[in-house]
Amino acid sequence: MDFDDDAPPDLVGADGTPAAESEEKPVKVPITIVTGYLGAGKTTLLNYILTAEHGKKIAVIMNEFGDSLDIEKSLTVNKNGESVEEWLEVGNGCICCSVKDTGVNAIEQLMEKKGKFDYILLETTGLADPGNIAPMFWMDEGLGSTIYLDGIVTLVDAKNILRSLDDPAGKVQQQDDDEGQGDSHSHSHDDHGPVMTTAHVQISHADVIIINKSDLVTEQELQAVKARIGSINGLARILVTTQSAVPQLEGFLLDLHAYDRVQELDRPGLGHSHIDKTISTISIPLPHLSEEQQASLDGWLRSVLWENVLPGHTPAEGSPDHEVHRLKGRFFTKDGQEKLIQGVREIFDIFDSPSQPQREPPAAMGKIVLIGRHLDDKSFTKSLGDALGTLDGIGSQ
Ligand SMILES: Nc1nc2c(ncn2[C@@H]2O[C@H](COP(=O)(O)OP(=O)(O)OP(=O)(O)O)[C@@H](O)[C@H]2O)c(=O)[nH]1
Repeated sequence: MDFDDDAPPDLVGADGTPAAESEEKPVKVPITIVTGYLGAGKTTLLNYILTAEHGKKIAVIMNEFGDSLDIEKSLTVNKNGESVEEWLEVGNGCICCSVKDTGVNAIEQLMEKKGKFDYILLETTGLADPGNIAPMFWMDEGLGSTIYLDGIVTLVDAKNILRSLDDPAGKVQQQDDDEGQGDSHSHSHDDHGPVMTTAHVQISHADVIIINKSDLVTEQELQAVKARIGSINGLARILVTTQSAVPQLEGFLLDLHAYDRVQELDRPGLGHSHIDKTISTISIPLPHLSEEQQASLDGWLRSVLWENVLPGHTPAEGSPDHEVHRLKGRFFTKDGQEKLIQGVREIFDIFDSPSQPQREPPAAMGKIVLIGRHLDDKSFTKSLGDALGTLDGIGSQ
């Protein structure tokens, strides 16, 4: 079976040129990054999707051939339970580590040849840091990509995750400063404080966390796993499974809209748990903002994310830099418009919410939530309050 016949008219023009060059604007294809420690159940999950009857044309890119130096990547397209293997030319390196354009281009070229997919699932290796991969798919409208990042799903093994989080052997490798400079694809993790493992960064960047292998733990152990994960990442949706059997694909693997919606900000108690000593979630309330204050918020985020400087805060001698992995926010302007904030690592965007409020929203609904390392709620709240000139009106939530 080949999918050539399915090529939609909006992706390839009548003369064979890509739609970007023809008049019609192509519909963007969502990509979900599936990550998880070795043996957590990623292959089980992807095989489950490849054999399920869902009527969707889903491309699954698996990392079965190792980390790097693959010049082609296996991609299996499934439709109505029938699978076809394709090859992705990703140049000199794995799709996860290759330069930004290579991975995206390889997928786009395949879709030009084979027709558009409904969804793409990209499995990363067990040791991958999703924060290095997400920015290459979270692209500007202006760049004209036909793919958009729908979200990151992390699988954890209920039996072993607590051990993995505490295991110094799983520590994220620090990169040379020179290597990281000016390149959003790499990021240097500092070496201070409690160990930050690959399990931590896979959890901190996740939009959905699947706690798999629940058959291997007691209810009490499961609660301890949930509490620890929730303290690292207070925003992610948590799901418990055995054999990676998610109850439905939508909302758990597909149609996540993790980068264009922020409904999880309304979850009670967000950012209150600090069980994990390495990474935490903090929540800072935002009042209704004037134009000037919106510019100040933008400047504050640039300083915090780009320069690693918390404005107005003098760090104690020898104290480590903060590190933000993921952020989401929402605020209302003084004239009643709703704005959303999204960020991953040093990239962020402030944009109009697709759903505008009908009535004056309560000020308490405005907040910004950050997930990362060495984030101290009090100093962050004070710094932002100072930057916005609302110190009296901004308190810890
Ligand atoms: N007991 C139990 N075993 C499971 C469950 N889910 C998967 N397994 C088994 O765990 C093993 C690892 O599962 P995989 O799906 O290969 O895990 P993976 O994340 O792809 O692992 P890597 O390829 O090493 O990264 C396999 O033998 C699965 O059959 C589960 O819920 N319970």
